Amino acid sequence: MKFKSPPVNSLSLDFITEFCIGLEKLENNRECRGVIFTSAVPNIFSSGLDITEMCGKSMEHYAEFWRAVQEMWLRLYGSNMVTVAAVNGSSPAGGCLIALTCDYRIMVENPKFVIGLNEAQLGIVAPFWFKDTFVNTVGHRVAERSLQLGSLHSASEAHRLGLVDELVPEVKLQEKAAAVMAQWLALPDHARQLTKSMMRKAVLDRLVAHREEDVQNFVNFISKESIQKSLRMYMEMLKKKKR
Ligand SMILES: CCCCCC/C=C\CC(=O)SCCNC(=O)CCNC(=O)[C@H](O)C(C)(C)COP(=O)(O)OP(=O)(O)OC[C@H]1O[C@@H](n2cnc3c(N)ncnc32)[C@H](O)[C@@H]1OP(=O)(O)O
Repeated sequence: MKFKSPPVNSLSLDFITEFCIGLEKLENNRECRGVIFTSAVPNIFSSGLDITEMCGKSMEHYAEFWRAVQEMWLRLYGSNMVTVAAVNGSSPAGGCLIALTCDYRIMVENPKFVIGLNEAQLGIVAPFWFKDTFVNTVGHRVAERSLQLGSLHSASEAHRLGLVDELVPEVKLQEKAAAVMAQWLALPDHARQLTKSMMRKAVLDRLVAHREEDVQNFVNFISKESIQKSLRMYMEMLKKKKR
């Protein structure tokens, strides 16, 4: 699945809806046993949640958007397929979550590319299921420090921390992703799928059990004037950076 929503593959409501429909089709196709996620936009895997979906909109819109974000994560983290992220560009916040939610992450070894859960830098707080996914990948200490500081890690640092599993030159990315996929698909599906489910069930169940509470928490938090102001300032900063 190739993300192609220029300029930065931000995760808008439309993007997320299309992602979920595409994933469901693949999940229901008995001939499809694995998916490689990558980007068709140069230098960007995904810039994370579309900030304009969280700024200046109604409470109803925030709730609809957040349910879609939850749905995307539930489907991808709970997928029976082998999922490989071929990270060919920067991947902050929600973009990093997509990579973390996969079974394996390969990143292009470009010193300009960054990845991480930088929510704290925007004055917002990554929800518990982002945190759980991060902890399950890199361990508690690395996740705690990285989340509190809202760190965006270079590709080599992300590799050292275990946030990505492998680094490759850009020209080798697709070949490497296909080789990893072949290795994972060589196992009997039922054994791999049951093991995956056993490893992820507690974290998935936790969101399912608290889904509406999590929506309300997001809506209350994001609609606070102080948070809206932080997000507006952040968008302004992104636009000024270009001038
Ligand atoms: C209980 C509360 C829970 C809240 C939980 C929230 C959870 C997750 C939060 C998120 O995912 S928030 C998104 C965080 N993302 C970022 O911080 C990344 C911001 N973007 C960048 O750093 C850079 O854009 C980039 C991705 C490194 C690319 O840099 P580049 O120089 O190539 O491009 P830009 O000129 O900066 O951007 C082009 C264009 O896109 C707009 N844009 C960038 N990112 C976003 C975004 N995430 N949402 C919406 N729009 C975005 C940027 O403003 C530019 O717009 P124009 O100026 O061209 O109009």
